[in-house]
Amino acid sequence: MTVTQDSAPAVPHYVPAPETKTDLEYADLAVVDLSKFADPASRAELAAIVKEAMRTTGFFYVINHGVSSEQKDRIFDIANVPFEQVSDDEKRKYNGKMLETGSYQGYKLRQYWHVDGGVRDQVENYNINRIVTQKEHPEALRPLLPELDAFARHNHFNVLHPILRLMATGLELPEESFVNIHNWDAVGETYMRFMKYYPRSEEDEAKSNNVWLKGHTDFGSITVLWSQPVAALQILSPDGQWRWVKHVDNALVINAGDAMEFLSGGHYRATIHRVVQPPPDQRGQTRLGAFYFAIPDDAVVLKPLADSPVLQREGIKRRFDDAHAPTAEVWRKGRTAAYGQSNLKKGGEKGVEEEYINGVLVKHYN
Ligand SMILES: O=C(O)CCC(=O)C(=O)O
Ligand SMILES: [Fe+2]
Repeated sequence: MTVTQDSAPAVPHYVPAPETKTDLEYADLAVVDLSKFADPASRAELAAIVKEAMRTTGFFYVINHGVSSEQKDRIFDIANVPFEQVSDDEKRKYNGKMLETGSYQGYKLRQYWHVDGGVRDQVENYNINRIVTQKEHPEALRPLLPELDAFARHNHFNVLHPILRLMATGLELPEESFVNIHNWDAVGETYMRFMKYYPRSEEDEAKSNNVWLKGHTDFGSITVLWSQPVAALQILSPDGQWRWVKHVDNALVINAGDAMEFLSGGHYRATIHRVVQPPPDQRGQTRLGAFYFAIPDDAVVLKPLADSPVLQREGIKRRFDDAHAPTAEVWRKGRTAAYGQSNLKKGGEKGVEEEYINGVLVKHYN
């Protein structure tokens, strides 16, 4: 990243909980070493790894993405600012208007989402569009805008775009096929999120079966999660088991969302994941996250890229007719407004609830 820490404003240091020593059943996830991206032969190998991961677990790690461990620690210090350095009054002033606008910018304060059994969430989010000047921010964040801009650009150009190139190659499409619909300058909502989970009462834990964030698919194309030490994220494996995602220092945890599943004709799965109470040795502590949520440019119609020889050979899993395919804008607004607010109906499978967004079935898992 371009901003050096020498010139950066002082920010209190966030100390995360130490790594868990509990023996958990972890998901076995592939590792994509981005330092190998420049070499054409190794790049082809990476594309094969990504393709396999996307068709099985739907998650993989990225390492050697160009940010040092110290720079990563600074990102988490900054991630904590919107929660620790901003008063409740000011937080309310910058509250997001998800329900009214379908846009996810500003705070999502605690208790906004319904989880399960009448229990509401204990998670605060602060979301920032990649164009950091698009909206005003709380005072404490303003001196940090150059670093937030550098963080967004790093995610976009050094992480998202290389991954999208590997994913296009995996479908035997021209390498820029996905990059061309994830423009930095186009109208669209690709954004950063900082997210802080607070410990919950025993009563809430019991009523919601220790689920902190209901099982869901992300609605965009690619999610970049900056790995952090508090174990709580689980993914639903193809065999129907929930498995934990293991922390890898300074790695990124990558998964695909609905938009990528639609564009790839089902070849790249939007994997269901959830957040649960951490293991006993990490309880009673906060859990701070940093993310980059990529969504295709607003105008992109989310129908399968049928030029792909892979889709032609192996078929397309359709969620809707091409004629009814939503644009990225319609899809993200529909899902953003509904998330945690809509009245979910009991679905056919056990523990699954359902809703329709723009005529497309969306499932939520407890
Ligand atoms: O906190 C996490 O580890 C995952 C959060 C998540 O899945 C989301 O915000 O979509
Ligand atoms: Fe998610």
